[in-house]
Amino acid sequence: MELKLEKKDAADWVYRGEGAANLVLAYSGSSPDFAGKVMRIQKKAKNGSAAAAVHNKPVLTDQERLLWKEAKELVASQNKDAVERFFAQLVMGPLLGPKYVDAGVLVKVSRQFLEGIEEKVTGQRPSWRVDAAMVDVERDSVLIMPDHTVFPRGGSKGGGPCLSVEIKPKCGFLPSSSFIAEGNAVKKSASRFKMHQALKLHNKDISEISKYNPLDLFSGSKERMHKAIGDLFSTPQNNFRVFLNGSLILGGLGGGTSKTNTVIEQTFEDALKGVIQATKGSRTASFMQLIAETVHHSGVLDQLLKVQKLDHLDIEGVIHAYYNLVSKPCMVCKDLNEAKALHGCESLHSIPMDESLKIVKDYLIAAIAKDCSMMISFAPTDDVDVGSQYSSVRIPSTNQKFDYKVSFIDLDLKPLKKIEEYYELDQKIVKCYNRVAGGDHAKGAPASTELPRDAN
Ligand SMILES: O=P(O)(O)O[C@@H]1[C@@H](OP(=O)(O)O)[C@H](OP(=O)(O)O)[C@H](O)[C@H](OP(=O)(O)O)[C@H]1OP(=O)(O)O
Ligand SMILES: Nc1ncnc2c1ncn2[C@@H]1O[C@H](COP(=O)(O)OP(=O)(O)OP(=O)(O)O)[C@@H](O)[C@H]1O
Ligand SMILES: [Zn+2]
Repeated sequence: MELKLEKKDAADWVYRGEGAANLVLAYSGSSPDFAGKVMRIQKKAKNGSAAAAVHNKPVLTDQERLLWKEAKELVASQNKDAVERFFAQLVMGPLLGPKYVDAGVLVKVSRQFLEGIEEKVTGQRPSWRVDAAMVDVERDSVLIMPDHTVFPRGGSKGGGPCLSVEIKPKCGFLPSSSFIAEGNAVKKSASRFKMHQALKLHNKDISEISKYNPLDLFSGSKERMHKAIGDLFSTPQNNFRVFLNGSLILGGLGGGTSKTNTVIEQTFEDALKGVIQATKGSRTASFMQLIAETVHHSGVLDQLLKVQKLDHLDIEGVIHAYYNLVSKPCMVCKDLNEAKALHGCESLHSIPMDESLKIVKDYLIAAIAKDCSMMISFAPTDDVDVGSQYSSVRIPSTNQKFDYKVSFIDLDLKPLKKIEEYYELDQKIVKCYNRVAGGDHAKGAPASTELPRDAN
């Protein structure tokens, strides 16, 4: 008989976190079917068509069917959860490396189960997430996937501690497309993350600028990676979380968080007792070495960067191919003056449809690679343990050895219609950065008086 979760089963699932689009719960019951698994439930926006347009997952449009036609099971799927699952498995898995992607399985649920979950978790969710969206109780299935805060040990090693980090690295390169307008040239020298921070601060979405620089993390240099980990630790926002045996020990559950103060630092240091040996009295220092060493050793970010770089033309080029694809007049060229037209953008309107399709498809894949997260789970191990199926690293200063496993999460398909929003957000980010960081701010004007507060 097909498994279906009912109202009573909601008691076995505990809130683990959420993003803009999904709620994630960990299993706490005793069924072997779900041990070591999490459940990912799609949310629906509470109000306003704008939020719904952004966050509700797509029922594929005709153009989206064309874009993803090679993934046959994906375009044949009627249900959003199945679309997401096939997309992660068939499109993103081969690009990022199948061993890093587990798309999960679909399990049927009753409406009463979803209502039970909604009721149970509301009090634990960040209030701004509660205001924005709720469990979509209309769905009839959810995704069950491995819990990456649990190390998938077998045999005698079961039961030991599992340390796990989650990193949302964001975009790791500077664009160089010739379609970037002269007035936006700053994009070629300042990272998107840094510029977006200025807009987020201006809009009061964050309370301070992150120290983190994605270009350090993706640099391939161990020193710069180490610096990036230290900066993520100081200002985690929604880019860094640490779990010990499934419990959050650093970062914000369900969203971002403000900077790490000395109390948090001490609590974190204490939590690492019994898991990680200290370097000159500091377990946190050993921890940072461990993460930098592992990210470097795995090479996984090199692969992620390649996928991010499928965005060859930048949104300023892609937007024209998008209008070709949806057969609408180009809203950008409409506003271009002669100087900008000479820039070559209009040439993009005479390319064959196949080329427009490829440009847009690659851009959407890159957008997912710029927004996904990476989870690394660690289990302390020793030299006696030979022939492990997992890779291992040593902390340079203590020589302590850990098995590790890397996984990507949040590889959801981005809706085609989001391309117009990407263009608008890009313009907003550059405008804000040019004014606040480069212009008026440098001359001493208050940063917050120039731009109206806006959604990011
Ligand atoms: O546009 P960005 O770079 O701000 O990314 C959005 C993320 O914001 P961030 O800046 O990482 O805090 C945003 O994350 P938060 O909600 O801020 O945690 C989402 O990941 C959003 O994706 P989607 O709408 O759920 O498909 C992300 O939207 P996409 O642009 O990736 O579609
Ligand atoms: N397989 C997993 N194992 C452990 N924790 C997970 C797993 N998948 C998700 N999580 C936790 O749940 C949180 C939300 O998941 P996810 O990023 O998939 O949500 P989302 O709504 O799709 O995000 P976004 O805002 O980027 O669209 C993650 O930040 C992570 O902490
Ligand atoms: Zn155009």
